[in-house]
Amino acid sequence: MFPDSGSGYGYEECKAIASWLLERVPKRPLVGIVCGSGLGGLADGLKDQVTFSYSDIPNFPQSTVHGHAGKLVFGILKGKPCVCMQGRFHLYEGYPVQKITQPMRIFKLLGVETVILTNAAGGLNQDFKVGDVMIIKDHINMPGFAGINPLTGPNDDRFGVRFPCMSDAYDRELQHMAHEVASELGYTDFVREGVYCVLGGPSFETIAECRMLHRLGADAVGMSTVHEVIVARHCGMRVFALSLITNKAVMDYDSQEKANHEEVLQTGKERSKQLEKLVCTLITRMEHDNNYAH
Ligand SMILES: O=P(O)(O)O[C@H]1O[C@H](CO)[C@@H](O)[C@H]1O
Ligand SMILES: Nc1nc2[nH]cnc2c(=O)[nH]1
Repeated sequence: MFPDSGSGYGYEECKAIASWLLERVPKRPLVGIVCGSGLGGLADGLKDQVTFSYSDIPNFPQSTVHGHAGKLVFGILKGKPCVCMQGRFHLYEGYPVQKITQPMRIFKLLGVETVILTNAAGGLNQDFKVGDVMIIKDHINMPGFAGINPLTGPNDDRFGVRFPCMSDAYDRELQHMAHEVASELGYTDFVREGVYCVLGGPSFETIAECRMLHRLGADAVGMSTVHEVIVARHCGMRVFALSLITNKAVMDYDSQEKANHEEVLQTGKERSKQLEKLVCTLITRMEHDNNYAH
């Protein structure tokens, strides 16, 4: 009944990967982190690291994008057990949308309660500057309009309900806390909030597409995150997400600017330390139930 039979991403397959990992780490993680393009340094702050290459984890997908190292790092951040994906998967890499989001279900089975996602994105909001960090308050799932949704197919009630609510996808308390942390750290000049729109990629947007997305209410555009958020929320994890505005979306036919992945990675490098500090401070303040404590 469920897509377990050889699909590579059903319940039993997720459980097998989670069990394989749990046999090799000392503690169940409470926080799961997904690092965006060029933002893999977030894992460096973890103590007592246990690291796996994706290629060594049975049936785990492989990273194919520059700036995504392809490593799963377990470790402790100020007493909180965490797991960090240095490298995520995107639709344009050719994986089914269910496979690119499988790590969220593995996180859940590992014991993760809160997922923090970061990404690199193009700024559509004309008030945004390159280097701004946008707290994501909502999303537009553009591939979803064409039927590309990770929850397509038979629903497995062991993960969640058939029709999950998405109006509360991004935890409001964590957003509020992130603004407070940003203020305390003196980051208010570059920390914003807004709506993230996902497209399939890998081509960047045309000028007409950027103008359209802006009019539809999107503040930033990218090729990730939303699918992971849908799956994380479906299985009941709390979600917080940030976009680093790595480039301004080109909205003007007179502009000579051209979106490119090198600029994306360079901006990541320049702002990464502050983004890491923001996320780490937020994690140390979060409360957890720790249902799986052992
Ligand atoms: O969303 P992340 O993984 O940060 O990556 C972003 O950067 C890449 C384009 O430069 C695309 O993959 C886009 O989605
Ligand atoms: N789609 C898209 N993804 C990005 N990732 C980083 N910058 C961009 C961008 O301008 N557009």
